[in-house]
Amino acid sequence: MIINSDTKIPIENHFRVAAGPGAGKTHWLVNHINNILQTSNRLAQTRKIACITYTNIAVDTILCRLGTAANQVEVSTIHSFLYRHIVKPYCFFLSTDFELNAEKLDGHDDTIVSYRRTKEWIENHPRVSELKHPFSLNQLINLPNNKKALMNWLGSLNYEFDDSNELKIIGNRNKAIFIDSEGITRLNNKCLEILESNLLGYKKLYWKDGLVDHNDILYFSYELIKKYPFILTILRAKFPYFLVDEFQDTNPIQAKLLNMIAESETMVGVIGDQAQSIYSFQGAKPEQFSSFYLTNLTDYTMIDNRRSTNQIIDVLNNVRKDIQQNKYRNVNNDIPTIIVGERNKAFHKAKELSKNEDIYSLSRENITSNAMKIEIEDTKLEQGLLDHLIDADSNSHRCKAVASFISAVELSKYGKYKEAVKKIEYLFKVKDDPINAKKAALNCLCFLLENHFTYKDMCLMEFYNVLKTNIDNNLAGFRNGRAKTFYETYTYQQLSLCVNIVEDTSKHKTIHKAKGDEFNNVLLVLEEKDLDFLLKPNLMGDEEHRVYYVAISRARERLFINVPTLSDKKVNKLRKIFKIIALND
Ligand SMILES: Nc1ncnc2c1ncn2[C@@H]1O[C@H](COP(=O)(O)OP(=O)(O)OP(=O)(O)O)[C@@H](O)[C@H]1O
Repeated sequence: MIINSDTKIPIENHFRVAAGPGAGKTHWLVNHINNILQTSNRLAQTRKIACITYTNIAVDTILCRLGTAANQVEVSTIHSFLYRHIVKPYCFFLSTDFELNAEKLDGHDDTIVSYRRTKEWIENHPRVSELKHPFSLNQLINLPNNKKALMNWLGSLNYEFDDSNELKIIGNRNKAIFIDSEGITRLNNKCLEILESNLLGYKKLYWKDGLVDHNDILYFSYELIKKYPFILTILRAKFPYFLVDEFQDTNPIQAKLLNMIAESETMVGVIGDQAQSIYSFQGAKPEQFSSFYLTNLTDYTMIDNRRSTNQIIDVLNNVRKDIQQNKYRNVNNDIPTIIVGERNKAFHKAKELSKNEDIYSLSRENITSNAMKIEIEDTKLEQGLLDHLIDADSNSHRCKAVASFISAVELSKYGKYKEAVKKIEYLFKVKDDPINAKKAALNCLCFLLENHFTYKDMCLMEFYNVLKTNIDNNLAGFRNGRAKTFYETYTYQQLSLCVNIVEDTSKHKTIHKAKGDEFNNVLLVLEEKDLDFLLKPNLMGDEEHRVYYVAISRARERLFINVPTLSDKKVNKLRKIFKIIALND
């Protein structure tokens, strides 16, 4: 059934709302929550609406739009929701089977791979004696390249359903690899097959210290509900309505949990757009949205685009074949423009063409969005330098400390103080005294920010000297060799550009961080080859095309795309719907 963003639908039915970008899905979701609040007789002080969305920024947007009505709604990301309502209250059930230390459990974090635990795991692996040359026990834990390939593989661990619907821990064998200038090291299948037989043992080494990552939260929630169905009963009693925005990026475990919740009492509603599925690296599959099934589920579709100008919607409709969006605003503005030339010049050109209004730049990679923030040129960019630092410096304490301090300084420059302190507090750990560690970390951060001018344009060795002289004189010194060369070759700034600014609210961000947002004027920064998403669009089959589609659909008034070069052949094809400006002309 076709609806628009003001349509009211029955609240006591499961539903799925599918719509393209700017259709008003989030707007409709807020209306639907208000509709439930006004008409439901199944809510009470302790019974709330659960509203799950993808990022903390999206949580804040919905809370803000709900205003005072937010009291009866629990708006949250899925991981925070499951942690609060399943894992934290019932984690003591996990201590026997999973050896989780419930007392030490304090939230969830990104996946970490610790060498100490990796070594302990392999040394005590039940099949350790089967590990043979070139990946024997000693070769695995002592040869630097093997060690790195192993840790890369362990960083890829995830949970997947097997054929009998049991969740299994799986590592991505393609990640069991380390590449440097001397060649490629790849762990062979025999070695991986042996190690894979006890991945649970590896995970337990973290859990016994209360260390849990985002994927573990989904896994624990599923296992707890399966083993203790009363948890589901309590969840349904607390949340008679369960709504999920951006469902196209949902992990399969989350979809399964929703299926279980929907079996009785709770009404489940999912909202999303298959063509905006851009998180396959976190386990999301675009077809999951259309194949999600619940008994008595009603399907709704929205076909308006309420965000963009007619000219931008023409471009969107040209890329997309399954939905042709209606031009709801019916506003004409500038024709979308491709600016050919250097990125920073393109930004200024876009600003000029937008009569000096704000321009939001969207980039595929972190490093490009960071470079846009300080208008630095491409020649100074080198991807992955923080990882290369770890590879080049065999003193693991020194390189980790330096990398953590760089991340902390950069995060605090963008107001992310909490995340910044988290990056470095481990360096100040005093036994069982987290408050003092935080205080010490904060003091250091203040010092580094105050003295930023002394090292920001210098080589990394200067930054190291600042740390050693003022913060940690136990940092090891250098002998001649690879590490010293690295610290003397690269600058602080080059490494700082590789820091991932979480939940970036600046005007220059990655496309993934702009998901769900909208801006009047957008400049999408691409390479020439990326224009295939306009020339030979394949939204359903190619995630990169979906990523760029998400990017261009963020624009309300003006859309600019920057590429460094553009062939005459492409110019001729793109001229039909774009204006093309070459900066060198
Ligand atoms: N009924 C409405 N009345 C007024 N404004 C609306 C209405 N519906 C949507 N809008 C506006 O249209 C724009 C797009 O809406 P919204 O962000 O909800 O779309 P969406 O479908 O969630 O987009 P996307 O999937 O691209 O993130 C927003 O500026 C929103 O405020």
